[in-house]
Amino acid sequence: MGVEIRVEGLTKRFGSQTIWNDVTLTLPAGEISVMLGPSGTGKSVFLKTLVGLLKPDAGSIWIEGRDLTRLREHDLYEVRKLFGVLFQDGALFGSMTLYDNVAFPLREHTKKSESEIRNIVLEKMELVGLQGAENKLPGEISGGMRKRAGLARALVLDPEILLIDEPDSGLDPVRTSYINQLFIDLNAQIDATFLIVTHDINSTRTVPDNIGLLYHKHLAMFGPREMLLSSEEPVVRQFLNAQTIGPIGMSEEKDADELAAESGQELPPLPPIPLQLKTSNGVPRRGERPPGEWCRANGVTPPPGSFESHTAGLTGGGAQGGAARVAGAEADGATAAGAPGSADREGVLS
Ligand SMILES: Nc1ncnc2c1ncn2[C@@H]1O[C@H](COP(=O)(O)OP(=O)(O)OP(=O)(O)O)[C@@H](O)[C@H]1O
Repeated sequence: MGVEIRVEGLTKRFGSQTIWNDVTLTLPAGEISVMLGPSGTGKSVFLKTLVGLLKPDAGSIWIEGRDLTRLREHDLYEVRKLFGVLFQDGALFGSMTLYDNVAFPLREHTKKSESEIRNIVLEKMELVGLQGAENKLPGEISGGMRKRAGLARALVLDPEILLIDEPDSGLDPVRTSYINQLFIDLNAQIDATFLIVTHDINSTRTVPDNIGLLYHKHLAMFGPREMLLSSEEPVVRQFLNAQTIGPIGMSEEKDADELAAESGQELPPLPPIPLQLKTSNGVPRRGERPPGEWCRANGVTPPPGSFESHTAGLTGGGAQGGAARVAGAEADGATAAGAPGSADREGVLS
């Protein structure tokens, strides 16, 4: 399960403003990919374009042999059923209980009976660790719970593709760890293709199979996690290591004076590539690869200390790494999903 998405030469403009130009990448079926980029580079616009909410100005989006950008409204509606989308704030209806929020797509898009709906809603709420919270209103629960309720709603139509916009925004590091673990466990269970937009470097270093970076109106790089984490390409290196030295400035690109002022400054060594987060129950995901496989296959020597721990390995430069054990703790008063009874999870905290 899970389908491949092939993006070819995608360009998006709003009036005279080009958001990104000529984006080409393939999201492999069933794998987890993360899209990074400085604020305003169009990551959310990219998600909305993939799901057909925005129309690109050029290029194609191929899913199961169909180009989404050329579909008529009716066919697009059908293809959209392949997608589950989790927006930043969970996008819940404030006046509805969590149960009714999660049931909403089923009542809108299917002819299922209320008892069938009930089974599905309770199953998905359990999957994200929200059992028992069915009657709560969104305003009565924490941000982390709202995100998980949004996730349950994104899952009710059994999506082949899950698009997730900044799941960690507003979450503390422990809850970010829980939601990261939830993604890994969910990916193993439902086998969907995941695309996550995030700013969180520690999550980016430990969760996905693939990483992409949007920068300066184009896709700077997209590929396997180890490829980007070992990359010496200045923009990728600066962004993935959260450093101030490099071509990216406060207002996206540094000017010539700013770059000249940096000349001669030595870049800190690349930090070790951490181990990728594993499923709670130890069963490998379909997209999982042995640590170091990409580096070996491509003749790349990973930075010293790579693959020795889950530590993100970042020191200084604005991001702190560190392995932390989250033992038997409860997030938002509910167990993390998909891992009933898993009292011993590892996560990376920032
Ligand atoms: N519907 C729209 N009409 C016009 N401009 C838009 C529209 N939606 C987004 N934009 C513009 O597109 C650019 C990219 O926005 P987007 O929200 O995708 O960035 P982002 O990379 O997700 O940012 P952040 O990391 O801060 O969330 C911004 O300049 C924004 O103002």
